[in-house]
Amino acid sequence: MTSPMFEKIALVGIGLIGSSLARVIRREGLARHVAIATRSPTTLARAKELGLGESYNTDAKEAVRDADLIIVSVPVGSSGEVAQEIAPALKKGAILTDVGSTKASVIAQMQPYVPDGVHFIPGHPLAGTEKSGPDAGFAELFENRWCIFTPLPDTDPAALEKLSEFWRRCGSNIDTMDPQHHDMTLAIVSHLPHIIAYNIVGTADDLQSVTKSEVIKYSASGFRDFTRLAASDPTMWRDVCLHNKDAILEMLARFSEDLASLQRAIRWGDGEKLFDLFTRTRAVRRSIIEAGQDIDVPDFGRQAVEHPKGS
Ligand SMILES: NC(=O)C1=CN([C@@H]2O[C@H](COP(=O)(O)OP(=O)(O)OC[C@H]3O[C@@H](n4cnc5c(N)ncnc54)[C@H](O)[C@@H]3O)[C@@H](O)[C@H]2O)C=CC1
Ligand SMILES: O=C(O)C(=O)Cc1ccc(O)cc1
Repeated sequence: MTSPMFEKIALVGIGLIGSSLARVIRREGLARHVAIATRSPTTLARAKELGLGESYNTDAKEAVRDADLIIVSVPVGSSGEVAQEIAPALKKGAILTDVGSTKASVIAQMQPYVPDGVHFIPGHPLAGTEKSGPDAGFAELFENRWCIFTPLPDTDPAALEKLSEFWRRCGSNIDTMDPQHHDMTLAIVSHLPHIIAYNIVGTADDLQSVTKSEVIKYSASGFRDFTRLAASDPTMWRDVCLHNKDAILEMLARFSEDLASLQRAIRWGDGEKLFDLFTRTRAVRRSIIEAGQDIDVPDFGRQAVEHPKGS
């Protein structure tokens, strides 16, 4: 076996993303020691049962001691408190990264606590499912998916290259961009689809009191697709909404305008407008497929149960 990339990797947060990382690190032999930390003793005990690492701690400070790479995989609203907690124990020369779905807010929360000599490189793997918790992870999650870094102006190129190589070994393709651009882009391609799904399923659920069980009984595949997204973790998505507020509100404003225009076309029987829009959107789907980006959320880990709230 080739020598591991890192002596010790600390995973702070061991839910879907943290546990998928633990599994791929083990499969690829990327670290000699994986230290796992999570706040909830129940989740930590489960991670231990699953054998996801070499050491386990509810105290993140203990886990990150001597670690060469620290990956924070907690809901974005908890990034600041985690950074504050682990800061005193971070080793000089270590790489500190995260996987949060929003970037400007995570940087604002974490950067003030990062000690001199520690390389802080914010990151975001564009890979996930609607499941959460340590049972939901799987080693193949990151395969052929993008991992975006939003490096800070003074990021050490050698540290960035080392972290990029780590993610490539996890199966990902790498891109870099500035945090504001990341947040605006993700607002439209990821955050809005989830918000729209939460909204449509909520509306249907309200109607259900009128129509009894018809929403479930007759739910067609289009509606079912929305229910998958709307089953995503409430804590994680509450935090995404609160921490990418401006970009999401901007995209929602555009979305509402376009929806009003669609509503008008339906009201006034403007078939040409409807046909033109639907033709244009069909082409978008085709370009995604041609670009090889039509990866469905795989079935790995689908049997996993919903994760208890707050664990
Ligand atoms: N679920 C998804 O599809 C994706 C999620 N992300 C991002 O990854 C991060 C983690 O998400 P998931 O793994 O899906 O969530 P998850 O809910 O499965 O796991 C979160 C983990 O963080 C722990 N945790 C929460 N607060 C903590 C704290 N203060 N200190 C220590 N541990 C704490 C929980 O115990 C749990 O182990 C989030 O920031 C999310 O935005 C990024 C890409 C995809
Ligand atoms: O489940 C899905 O379809 C997703 O879109 C998963 C996802 C959720 C959040 C992210 O920041 C990245 C990927």
